[in-house]
Amino acid sequence: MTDRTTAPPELAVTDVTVRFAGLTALDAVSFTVTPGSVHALIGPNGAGKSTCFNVLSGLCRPAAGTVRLGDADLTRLAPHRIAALGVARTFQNIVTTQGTVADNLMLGRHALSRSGFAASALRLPQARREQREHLDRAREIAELTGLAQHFDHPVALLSYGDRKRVEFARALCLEPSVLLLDEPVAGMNAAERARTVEVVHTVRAELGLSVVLVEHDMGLVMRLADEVTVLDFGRRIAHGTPDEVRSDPEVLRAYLGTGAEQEDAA
Ligand SMILES: Nc1ncnc2c1ncn2[C@@H]1O[C@H](COP(=O)(O)OP(=O)(O)OP(=O)(O)O)[C@@H](O)[C@H]1O
Repeated sequence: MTDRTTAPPELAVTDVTVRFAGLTALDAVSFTVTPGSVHALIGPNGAGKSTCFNVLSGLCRPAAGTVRLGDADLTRLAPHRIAALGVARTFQNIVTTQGTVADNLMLGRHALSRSGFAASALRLPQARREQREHLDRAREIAELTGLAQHFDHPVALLSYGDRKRVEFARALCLEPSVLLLDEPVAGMNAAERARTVEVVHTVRAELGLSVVLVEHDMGLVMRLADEVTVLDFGRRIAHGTPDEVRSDPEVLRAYLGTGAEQEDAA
């Protein structure tokens, strides 16, 4: 299990540039995620937020720039290597539709298994013990994310909000030091959104990890984030606390006044 007594390493994004044919989706973007903080990436549609997440999780290779987690250089590593180094992510759309909550969380534990395939298949004592430990930890994570009562239920029978939280819990099962949450409340009703905010607060306090968040719900960003980086047309146009960013003239211009309306609606 991950040692929770040490602070997570700093995630540093430096001068990252991504181009798609003639379009510069990210233009020398830099920001640093303070260990243990919640860092939001915001910006209007097409600003480059998803591209940035794809770089952080290894799905997109930048043309220039670096991504470092503590001493480790993550730039251009394959997604599974980045996950193994402690960066886990969720996706905007739910990918989980099969199996029970326990099955899905155990999939998240798979990458941490030390016993080989043969030992697991033969159910050797060491493999059985390891399996039990992983199941115990999966249950703890289900409790932390408010899914304990559904642990043995099929995911397909859960509400939309609970299924989104299964994705979240599965990412946590990797014992990450940095969790990337891609629009964690998209499509949720007000009660589900409030519950998700609560769960992010709990997880961060209990596990001490850093969270990077892409989210269109400005009310949620303002409630959750310690720091905010604002992108527009692939460039970083502002950075600071939620209060600093919400009054920044360039941010207001980029959102053409829609930021305030979205927050009121949240
Ligand atoms: N695979 C791709 N090929 C070509 N262009 C792409 C690709 N992925 C993204 N883009 C373009 O890069 C720019 C940034 O897109 P991105 O999806 O990162 O923005 P975003 O801020 O996440 O937007 P949204 O809030 O709408 O999800 C956009 O102009 C988009 O059309």
